[in-house]
Amino acid sequence: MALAAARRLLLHAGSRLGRREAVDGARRFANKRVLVETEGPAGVAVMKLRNPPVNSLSLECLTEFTISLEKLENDKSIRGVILTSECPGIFSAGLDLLEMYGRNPAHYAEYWKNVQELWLRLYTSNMILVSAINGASPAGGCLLALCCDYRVMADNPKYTIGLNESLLGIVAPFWFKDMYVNTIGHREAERALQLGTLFPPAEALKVGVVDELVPEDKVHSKARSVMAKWLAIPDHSRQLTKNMMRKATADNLIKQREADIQNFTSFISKDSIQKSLHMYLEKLKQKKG
Ligand SMILES: CC/C=C\CC/C=C/CC(=O)SCCNC(=O)CCNC(=O)[C@H](O)C(C)(C)COP(=O)(O)OP(=O)(O)OC[C@H]1O[C@@H](n2cnc3c(N)ncnc32)[C@H](O)[C@@H]1OP(=O)(O)O
Repeated sequence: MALAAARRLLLHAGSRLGRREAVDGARRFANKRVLVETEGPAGVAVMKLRNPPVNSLSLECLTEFTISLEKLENDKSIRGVILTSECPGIFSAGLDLLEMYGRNPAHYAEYWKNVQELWLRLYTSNMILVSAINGASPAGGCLLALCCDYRVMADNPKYTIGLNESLLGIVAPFWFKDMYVNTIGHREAERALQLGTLFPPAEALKVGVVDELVPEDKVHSKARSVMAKWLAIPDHSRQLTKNMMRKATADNLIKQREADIQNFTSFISKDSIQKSLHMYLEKLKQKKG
């Protein structure tokens, strides 16, 4: 209930801000954790995640992200979105572990519903989505990138990308897996999911997790030039083609959303899984020394 009210407020506040800043030509609207800048005639918006320190996808962040996408989707002048991060060195650390640890089943269910919602909206978007991956991108961070039509990644060996859930003692849900298989093929996905592989850029390119590597300072300009190429295709044929390619994967979740929420809730509530998450969080803390 509280979240629905927050959502209404955000939509309203966002549209007021959007109107005010349209006076300058380039429009922008911002929530606390997501900044969206649209740049006039080209019909392209740049969406920046800014949930420091690591752009973890907290419930608030997911909600703001979903609302921002919804607004762009409803703005017929926007044809493409570049998804990137404002946090230095991090694209997104994925789902917020603190939303999945030490909470109650109702919270897990609410959180997962919102994860599903963002995924469905991103994966089935009619807009052209290009990710400018300017930092580490584990698990849910990789998921965001995989939803895009094209992935440009900074060629910095410190950054890795992949679905590493098994390293946390958890299991990637079937729809994460489906999208991985669609992107890199069954054999590679099978191996990478079991090992929880986080690919450095060169390997990510080789296996097909990303489409292109560029020097870090060129990620944004490359994403723009990729976008220009995709914008040259008529929307209706591109959209129908995208829908044809993605519908079965999206429908697979749509038809069992409630069961997937229940499955997540009971899995994540298990003592053994909570213990694994606790150990992983401790490991993250200790890393700092
Ligand atoms: C049936 C289905 C069941 C379950 C499916 C559930 C699916 C889950 C998918 C996910 O997305 S799970 C999340 C997976 N994410 C990760 O494994 C990433 C973990 N983080 C890192 O590896 C690193 O933090 C980083 C490479 C992203 C960044 O490294 P660095 O710049 O060195 O920062 P720190 O490690 O010092 O982290 C700063 C701060 O942030 C906290 N943090 C990091 N990641 C998360 C996260 N995903 N959620 C919440 N918080 C996170 C970290 O603990 C530090 O907190 P402090 O309080 O110690 O400052």
